[in-house]
Amino acid sequence: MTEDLATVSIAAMRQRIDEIDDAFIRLWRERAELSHRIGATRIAAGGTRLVLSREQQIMDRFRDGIGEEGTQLALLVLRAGRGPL
Ligand SMILES: O=C(O)C(=O)C[C@]1(C(=O)O)C=C[C@@H](O)C=C1
Repeated sequence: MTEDLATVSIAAMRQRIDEIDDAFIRLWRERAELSHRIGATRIAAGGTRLVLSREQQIMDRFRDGIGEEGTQLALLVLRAGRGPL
């Protein structure tokens, strides 16, 4: 591959990465908002802020889909919605 072709190819792949990152940021914000609303709804009904069994399911799904790093990502995703433990 020539240097010129490599430059064009990298630019195209970076464009797709930017699209993916934009989607990821949008989904992250949407998820955090939904999580916050669920928590507020449950607390208003007299429930708990956390549901640890549900959090375990989510961490398992991320680990199954991504591997060990998925667990770390799930913890960040959860914290973005419900806040720190
Ligand atoms: O699914 C719920 O019941 C939520 O409150 C949402 C959520 C989440 O962000 O996924 C947040 C806090 C709970 O401990 C479990 C899950």
